[in-house]
Parts: sequence; C-alpha cells; structure tokens
Amino acid sequence: MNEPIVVDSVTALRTQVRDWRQAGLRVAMVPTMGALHDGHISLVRIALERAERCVVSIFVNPTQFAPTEDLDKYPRQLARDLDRLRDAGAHLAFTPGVTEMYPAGFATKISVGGPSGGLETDFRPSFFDGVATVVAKLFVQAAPDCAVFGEKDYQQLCVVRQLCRDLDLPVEIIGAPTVRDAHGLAMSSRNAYLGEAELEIARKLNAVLRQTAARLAAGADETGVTSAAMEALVQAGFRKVDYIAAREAATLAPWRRDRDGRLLAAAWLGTTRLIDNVEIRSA
Ligand SMILES: Nc1ncnc2c1ncn2[C@@H]1O[C@H](COP(=O)(O)OP(=O)(O)OP(=O)(O)O)[C@@H](O)[C@H]1O
Ligand SMILES: CC(C)(CO)[C@@H](O)C(=O)[O-]
Ligand code: BAL
Repeated sequence: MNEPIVVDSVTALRTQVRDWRQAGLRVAMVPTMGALHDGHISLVRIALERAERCVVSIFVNPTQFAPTEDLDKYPRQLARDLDRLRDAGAHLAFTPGVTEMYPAGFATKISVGGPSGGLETDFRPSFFDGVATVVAKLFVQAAPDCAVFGEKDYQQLCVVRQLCRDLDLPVEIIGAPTVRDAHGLAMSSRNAYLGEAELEIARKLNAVLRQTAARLAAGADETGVTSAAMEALVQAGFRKVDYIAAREAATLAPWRRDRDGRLLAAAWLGTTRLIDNVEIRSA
C-alpha cells in the first residue's frame, strides 16, 4: 500500500485535488475527527467504491464542542491514524491545525434548520452550527465529488444533506451503515473512555433500541415504549438518558406510522455520552 499524502494547508489540499480532478479522477471525502476505528475505515472503503481518490480529513473541530465538553481529552493519535489510512488505501490525509481552519478574525457561522431541530440540539445547542460550518469549509476547500458520513451520527447526516441542498454545494452525500462490535455496540472514538464494566453496560443501548423499534413497528404506543426504554437504560446502569425519540427517517419530523422511521437515542455512562439509532421497520 502507498503512504497517503499528508497535507495540513488548504492550498496544498486544493492543488492536489484540482490535479486529480483535471486528470479525470473522481474524488471522495471522508470528514473525521481522527482516533480512527473500523467505523471510519468502512467509510473509506465506501469512498473508494465511489471514487478513484479518497481524501480523509482529521480535525478535532473546536467550534462543535461546548466549553463544558471533552475537546481537551478527545483522543488524538495521528501516527496510528495514518497507518490505518495507508492500510485502507486512502490517498490523502488533510490534517489542518486550528488556525488554518479558523484564522484570527474568523467570524462566520452556518446555521442549518430542518433536521437540526431537537434531539442533539436540545442538549448540544451549538453543535450543528459548528458541524455545518466546518463541513461547509471542508467541502469548499477540497471540492470533492462526493462525501461519506456514518449513520451512527444520524441527525448529523440529515443536517449535512440539508446543508448541501440549501447552499447548492455540489457534493453527493453518501450515508454509510453503522459498524458495531460483536455485541451490537456502535464503534465510536468515545468508547475509548469506557472501562470493561462500562462497555458491558454500553452494549445494552443498541439492544434496548432494537427491542423498542420492534415494539413500535408492531403498533405499541410511542410515549409508553420510549419511556419504558429510558427507564430500562437507567436500570442497566446508564446515569442519564438525554432522549429516546422516534422520528421520520428522511426529515426527522415526528414519526408517522405510514413513513419510514428512525429511533434515536443519547445516554450518559458516567461522564461519557453515547449516541445510537436504529431503523423502525414499518409493518
Ligand atoms: N460505528 C460507526 N459506523 C459508521 N460510521 C461511523 C461510526 N462511528 C463514526 N462514524 C462516522 O465517522 C465520521 C467521523 O466521525 P467521528 O470522527 O466523530 O467519529 P466517532 O467515532 O463518531 O467519534 P465520537 O466518539 O466523537 O462520536 C462520521 O461521519 C461518523 O458518523
Ligand atoms: C463531521 C465532523 C468531522 C465535523 O467535524 C464530525 O462531526 C464527525 O466526526 O462526525
Ligand atoms: N461524531 C460526532 C462528533 C461529536 O460528537 O462531536
């Protein structure tokens, strides 16, 4: 496998991607915050099925973290990430510093409506402004033909689709299925914060969501089963459940039984916040 080209300036990124595109090569982008795991690598594989060149950005974006959140302790392991990207066949890693992305005087914020309402926003009010602003910047900087985002961050995927539609960003957004461990736990960089006992509890999140989605699909009352699911997670050892909510899969509007649904959740295990979601299959 070839080593990926590593660039940390927007100019070098632009020059390389422009050269590829001028040579007729299609370019896919995978935006990440690093600490790469098998979920990220699955996105690279999908990118390589859709394009001849794959650009992976690694940037722990400070504007999507609230002051109380885990920006400082978020795992950073660039050398290991680059090894994983080489093994996966990615062609370029974009690893900008904070001042490359946000030079002194930076003063713009992109606020997406529609699917950003509720769910994560109720608990991380500035989160999607930070995500939308950095994703828009990455798309303008790299000008990829397509970009791959994981369904693990389902609301984020919907927000990015809305962002591209509304701003006419010519980037095809590809959603990728959530990669899980053998017990159903969604892979996440934040799983590194969990000890063995907490990992055991964390695995209950997906089990409870699947069970609840099956009940909803079978006609159970939405308020009743989502409340019971929140209670079950607390009984299992979660400290606090931010939400478990059924939404329409395409728009994240309140779920209607005649539409494809998605059951989304966020819950705290000690000081670690986990999210997950599953499909609600209509009967
Ligand atoms: N288990 C997974 N399966 C598929 N895609 C994933 C998975 N985990 C993360 N991704 C996707 O990888 C991209 C980069 O995500 P990010 O770097 O924040 O990783 P993460 O593991 O989600 O980290 P965090 O712990 O911050 O949630 C996003 O599009 C995200 O949805
Ligand atoms: C899309 C993203 C790379 C923006 O910083 C981040 O939110 C993530 O890793 O999911
Ligand atoms: N994967 C989403 C990034 C975040 O939680 O900040």
